Amino acid sequence: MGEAYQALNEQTAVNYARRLEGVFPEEAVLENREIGDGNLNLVFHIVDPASGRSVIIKQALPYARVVGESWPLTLDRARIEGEALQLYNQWAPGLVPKVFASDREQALTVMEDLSDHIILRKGMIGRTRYPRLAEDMAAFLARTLFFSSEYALTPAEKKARVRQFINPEMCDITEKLVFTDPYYDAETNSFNPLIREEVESIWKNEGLKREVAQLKEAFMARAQALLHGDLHTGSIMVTAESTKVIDPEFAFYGPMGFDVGALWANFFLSYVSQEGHPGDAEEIRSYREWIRDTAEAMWTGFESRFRALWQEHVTDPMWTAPGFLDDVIHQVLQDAAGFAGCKMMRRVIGLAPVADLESLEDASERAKAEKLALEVGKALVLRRRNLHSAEDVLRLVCSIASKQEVQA
Ligand SMILES: Nc1ncnc2c1ncn2[C@@H]1O[C@H](COP(=O)(O)OP(=O)(O)O)[C@@H](O)[C@H]1O
Ligand SMILES: CSC[C@H]1O[C@H](OP(=O)(O)O)[C@H](O)[C@@H]1O
Repeated sequence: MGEAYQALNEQTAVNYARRLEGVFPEEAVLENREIGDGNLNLVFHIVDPASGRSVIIKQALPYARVVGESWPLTLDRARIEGEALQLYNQWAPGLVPKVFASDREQALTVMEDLSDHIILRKGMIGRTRYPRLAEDMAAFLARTLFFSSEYALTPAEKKARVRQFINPEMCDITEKLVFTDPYYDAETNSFNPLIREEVESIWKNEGLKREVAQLKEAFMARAQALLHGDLHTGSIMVTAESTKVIDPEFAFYGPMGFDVGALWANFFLSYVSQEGHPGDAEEIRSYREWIRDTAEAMWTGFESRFRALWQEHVTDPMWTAPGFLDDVIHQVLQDAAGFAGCKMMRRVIGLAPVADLESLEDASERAKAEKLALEVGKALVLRRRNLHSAEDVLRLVCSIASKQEVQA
């Protein structure tokens, strides 16, 4: 039995790191900084300047960091995150940090230090282009979604994985914050007062709520593949040559389109926020074009890889029925559009905003971008059944964004 759980501090995290086998030389003088900037956990960056070795220790707190002890939260999320990262290392090697150790009692994972990378959201706010991003995320999505699904596993293996990743408390957060609270006057909501009229019109939009209810049901009931579950641009670290997905503590079995949609939503939130950030018209136009191309290439790369994996690995004769793969891909696309819409609206209306919008200091500039995000989000949910390709999705997003600017 290990020791009873204790939240680490900068000193005890160093003591812990020192006990890790084969990581640091015995005589190392370790330096440590807590660098967590997410909503939930502690993240310690531990370095031995003499040898240049370093690790990250990520530890779950028994509550949500952003709210405090009044919001208790399962420590099991650290097990989920560690086990998901281990599987991702098999299915998508090179696209996630390596895991050096997991400690169930202490609810922590010791992993590869990616401090030479930057959080993608920050890079995109600074209008940096990442040439590998679309291809790497296409590969990550195709491989993790395919290899965790019914199409690659035996029925017994698949059911065992579903059981392994039962994650009710983290799913409950998403069910509330993404699919419920933004659609009524919930206490957790927090939005710019300048967009109250638009938010109230969403609360009254019964047609929209019916569609969101369908997406919520798909999220809760369709255990299709192991999802990352929170694949926003704050969960991806990048350099020009490398892409790494971090933070899969929301992992569970759900509909494939949810991960694709999460990524799209965060690309589109960056897209609608561009006008509010400094830069001339040409800079804004050309960065938007890069976002558009990346979002589209990410889908086309995902689809072609997924089809290739299918051709190579699918054995169940029913999955090979002509047209069935097309049906699967079509549903992932339309689900992804709908989930992207929900994820855009939640970041404007609900708890846990995104820096792309929050960093717009001028409240009226921010309101302009937020209104745009709501319009795009609504359209993606309401019109998703008319979308049959990534080109359709991007045409819809970009046409709403440019129409609104002409009106503004
Ligand atoms: N492997 C890593 N290497 C370097 N920095 C990391 C690593 N994992 C996390 N971080 C840093 O810690 C921050 C919070 O990590 P994250 O996993 O997103 O925590 P949370 O679950 O609380 O959102 C990230 O934004 C990033 O700056
Ligand atoms: C109180 S949890 C809110 C929000 O935070 C999570 O993001 P992250 O772990 O990257 O900080 C997730 O998106 C939750 O919905």
